[in-house]
Amino acid sequence: MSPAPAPAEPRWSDRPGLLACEDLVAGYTGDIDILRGLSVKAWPGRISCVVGPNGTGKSTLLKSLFGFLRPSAGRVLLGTDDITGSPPFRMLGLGVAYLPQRPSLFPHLSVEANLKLGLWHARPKKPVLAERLDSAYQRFPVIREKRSQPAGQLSGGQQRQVEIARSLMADPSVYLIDEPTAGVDPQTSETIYDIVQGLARDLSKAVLLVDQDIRAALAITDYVYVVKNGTVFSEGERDDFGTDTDALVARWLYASGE
Ligand SMILES: Nc1ncnc2c1ncn2[C@@H]1O[C@H](COP(=O)(O)OP(=O)(O)OP(=O)(O)O)[C@@H](O)[C@H]1O
Repeated sequence: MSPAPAPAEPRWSDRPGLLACEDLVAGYTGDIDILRGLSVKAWPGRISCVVGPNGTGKSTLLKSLFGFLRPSAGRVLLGTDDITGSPPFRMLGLGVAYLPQRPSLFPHLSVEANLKLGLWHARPKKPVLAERLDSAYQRFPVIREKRSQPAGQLSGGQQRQVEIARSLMADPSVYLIDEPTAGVDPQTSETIYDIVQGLARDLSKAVLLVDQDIRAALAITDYVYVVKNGTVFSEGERDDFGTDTDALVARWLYASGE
């Protein structure tokens, strides 16, 4: 008798995410919903990417997940905990980091002072702080060189690296990343995508990435959500598309109505 076939691995979409939102509804004013029942997941060690036309609610999704906007319906789950509506200042303590589209450093403070702010909420002892700083400098050598300079004097790409290093100080388990290479030159973009990829592959972070640079983002993505009008228009594992980035781009264009 031939052995029974091994049970099929569950598809990622069927597995619980470390961070997930279900049927999220949110907006900036009471009368207009930007998110209209949106559900996405992020899994440890993997990158989920949200793509879609301009103004469709991608940044609004990240803001709602991080607590800047309170959803009017739906829920946000971290593991099995319902964290819907938790304010931003609690999110880092819960292990969720948010890298917004616009630079969020304090430009007049030194790079090192900015890094230390990544751990202020934990009131760390000096040796812990020193150890985290050292590991940030090992991961981002260019930052070590510039640690005494005002952060605002660094290039856009270097500032992005400081932001990521600052977030790593708290060792979060989930990353919400909004267009990490907006306004950055192509070579620096490549470095930043490598770093984002490293967050998932080397550090097992669950990454939810929002990106306009669809081809570059798809190159590092595991799972894709195409969003249109505040809801998921189509979704699928990146591998399902093989190397056919064009098929995904076509879906995105279709969602855009182009
Ligand atoms: N602070 C705000 N107050 C009111 N409306 C807003 C605010 N921020 C965004 N919006 C509106 O919400 C909608 C969705 O914006 P959002 O930034 O989430 O889109 P997006 O998909 O991230 O677009 P893009 O790719 O251009 O960044 C847009 O119509 C936008 O004008």
